[in-house]
Amino acid sequence: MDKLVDLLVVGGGTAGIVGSKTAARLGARTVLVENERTGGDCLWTGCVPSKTLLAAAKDAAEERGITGGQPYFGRVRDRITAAIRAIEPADSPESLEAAGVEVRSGTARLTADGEAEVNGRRIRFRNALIATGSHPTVPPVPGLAHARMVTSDTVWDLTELPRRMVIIGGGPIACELGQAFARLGTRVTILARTGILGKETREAAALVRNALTADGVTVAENESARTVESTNDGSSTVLTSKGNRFDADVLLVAAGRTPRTDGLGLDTAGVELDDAGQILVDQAMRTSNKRIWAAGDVTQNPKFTHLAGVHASTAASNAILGLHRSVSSVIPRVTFTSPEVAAVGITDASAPGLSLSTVNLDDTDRAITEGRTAGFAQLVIGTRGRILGGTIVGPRAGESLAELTLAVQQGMSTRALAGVTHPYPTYNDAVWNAAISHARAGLDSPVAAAAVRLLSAVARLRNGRR
Ligand SMILES: Cc1cc2nc3c(=O)[nH]c(=O)nc-3n(C[C@H](O)[C@H](O)[C@H](O)COP(=O)(O)OP(=O)(O)OC[C@H]3O[C@@H](n4cnc5c(N)ncnc54)[C@H](O)[C@@H]3O)c2cc1C
Ligand SMILES: NC(=O)c1ccc[n+]([C@@H]2O[C@H](COP(=O)([O-])OP(=O)(O)OC[C@H]3O[C@@H](n4cnc5c(N)ncnc54)[C@H](O)[C@@H]3O)[C@@H](O)[C@H]2O)c1
Repeated sequence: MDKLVDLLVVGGGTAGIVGSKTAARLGARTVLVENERTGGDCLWTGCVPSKTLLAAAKDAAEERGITGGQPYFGRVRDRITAAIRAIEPADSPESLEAAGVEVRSGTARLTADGEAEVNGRRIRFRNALIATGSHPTVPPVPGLAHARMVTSDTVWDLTELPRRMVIIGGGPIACELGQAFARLGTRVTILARTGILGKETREAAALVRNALTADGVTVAENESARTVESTNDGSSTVLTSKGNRFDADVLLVAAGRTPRTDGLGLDTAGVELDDAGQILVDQAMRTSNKRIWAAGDVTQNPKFTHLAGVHASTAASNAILGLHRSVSSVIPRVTFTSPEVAAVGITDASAPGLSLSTVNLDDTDRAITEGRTAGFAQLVIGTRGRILGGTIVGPRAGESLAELTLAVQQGMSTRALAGVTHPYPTYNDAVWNAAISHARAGLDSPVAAAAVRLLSAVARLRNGRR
């Protein structure tokens, strides 16, 4: 008899790992199926290698400023491998088994209601969590398939620093990897069909554009690749929609993601997809099939590791406990360029009733003392001073975002945030001062001014009597 599991988890990336550990912790009989290696994109080809590359490139640029020497690319690669090795045990099959999850190697396919097949063996499940992630999208540019092309999956296999790199795409991957390679010494061109970092405010994108340009990156925006011509020596030339030609030894394609749903049997299971092929989930992370849940890059939600983990945890506990708890709609994001761009909630104040409060880093003492004043903290504020979101650009913007995220999630007002003592001098002062400045402006209103006058008069009267 095939065994019946409480939760079958398909995919062992962040979503699958967190979802299966959550279920096992609740005492559920949990099986996780992974067809490559547990850890997923974040560990092997995403966050961990890219953040290590950025750190190595920053160090290399600073070192070059002192010694004039070029970094040895082998050392950069070693540093990336070491970071992955240090983090990998937490995502390993052993750690999953220790948490009570049974790990199976293989490709899962849904075959009937409540049934799946893994390597020809049937598994019956009460609930399933689909967490198969996404892979890089390669746009159909004539000649691209024959060029020396890498994606975020394969760029880590480069054994030599490319002399010239053209990046197709203008999102976080293009900007982060573009800046890192430029700082290591590659001549980088970013070719973005629209503006770079299109999800961020224009002011934030402009600061990153300035930084990329200062690092020697050619940023070609509103321009896309028409064709790619390759030569026998392995180099290629990208011809663009504006008639420009950009030469490259390596092309890096960073043009978005495609969900991994092929061969999963989602049709059979009645799991609906959107037009982009992403699994549609509701606020409780349930799909159109009541016993199938999904989380992470394979869904229509934004593609971040933290979201994959939080959503998978909610999906697993809802599935196991029979709940329908919703996930939070407050989603922070950080692009780890220098300067970092961090944003949460509403970032555009053009709707009626919204206002902005902005403090630039050239008015922030910590930034002045460190000589790193390119950036700002900007709050979007609604009625009664409620903080609805904002953007932070600058050093450590990602750390400062945690406070702003908490304020948005808790529905805090600028007055409440202004009343929290902050240590001096920190980059968080920019967020704090933006809140103080808005709260203070509220005190200048005729009603508040009258109240202040009245209180002062009463205090004077009392003091006079003493
Ligand atoms: C270069 C880069 C940098 C990034 N940087 C950041 C960052 O700084 N911060 C951030 O929050 N996010 C970042 N991301 C995004 C982040 O990596 C993803 O959002 C996250 O890894 C998604 O996790 P997941 O579990 O949904 O999918 P994945 O990590 O892709 O895991 C899916 C797993 O499912 C397995 N699988 C697929 N199909 C099957 C099947 N049929 N049967 C069994 N197993 C299967 C796959 O082998 C894989 O292991 C970055 C991404 C990239 C590419
Ligand atoms: N720091 C982070 O959190 C981080 C870092 C890297 C990646 N990620 C995640 O990974 C996902 C994928 O990143 P991404 O940068 O590939 O995708 P993206 O979807 O964010 O950006 C893709 C960019 O490529 C452009 N583009 C698409 N087709 C093009 C073409 N043919 N020619 C030129 N430009 C083209 C788009 O206009 C867009 O600017 C993101 O959604 C992000 O959530 C997160």
